[in-house]
Amino acid sequence: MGLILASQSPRRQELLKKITDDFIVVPADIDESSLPHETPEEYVLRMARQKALTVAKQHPQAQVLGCDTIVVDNQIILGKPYTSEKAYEMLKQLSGHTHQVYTAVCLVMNEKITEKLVPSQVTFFELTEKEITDYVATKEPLDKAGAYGIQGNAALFIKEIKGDYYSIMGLPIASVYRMLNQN
Ligand SMILES: Cc1cn([C@H]2C[C@H](O)[C@@H](COP(=O)(O)OP(=O)(O)OP(=O)(O)O)O2)c(=O)[nH]c1=O
Repeated sequence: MGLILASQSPRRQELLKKITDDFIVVPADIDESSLPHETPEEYVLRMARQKALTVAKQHPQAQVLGCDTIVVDNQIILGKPYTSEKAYEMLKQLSGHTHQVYTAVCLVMNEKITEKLVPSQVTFFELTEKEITDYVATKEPLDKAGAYGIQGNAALFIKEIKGDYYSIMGLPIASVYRMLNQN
């Protein structure tokens, strides 16, 4: 009865290794569109749950961990930018502001669901045009919520964080460690 990480994110795989090496990776392909009237908190929890449940259906004997990370600025969800133009826009929006990062984790085992939302607050310094365009050119923003990676070159943009650094990176390891040990 092993542990499955329902995530294609190499960062989550690395972080989970801080807890255990004894897991396999089975990414979940789900519909990530948000529902009308859904709050960002509800959305991120639903995404993590959906990923865990999708993989749990294929592996009913396993313990499955699903995760989702979003950046929220002024109640607006910033997902992955996918294009350089969108990445530029997001970073311009985050410059000089404080935003929220929500990571939800969901553990499914024997149809029992345990979930947790870990919110953090991140404040960016005012960014210059050149800082934004140079960072976008690295392509680092493309696959990351809010178009930045705190663990990468965007470390230089961050004035302050309140919350859990690892949650901002995509996996709140202390919370996950506790969830795994409760079961
Ligand atoms: C804000 C921020 C996000 N991210 C990443 C974490 C997530 O991988 C990504 C958000 O996308 P997610 O949809 O949460 O995850 P994913 O598509 O990478 O992987 P999967 O759905 O299979 O689990 O943004 C960072 O790496 N650093 C950061 O500072």
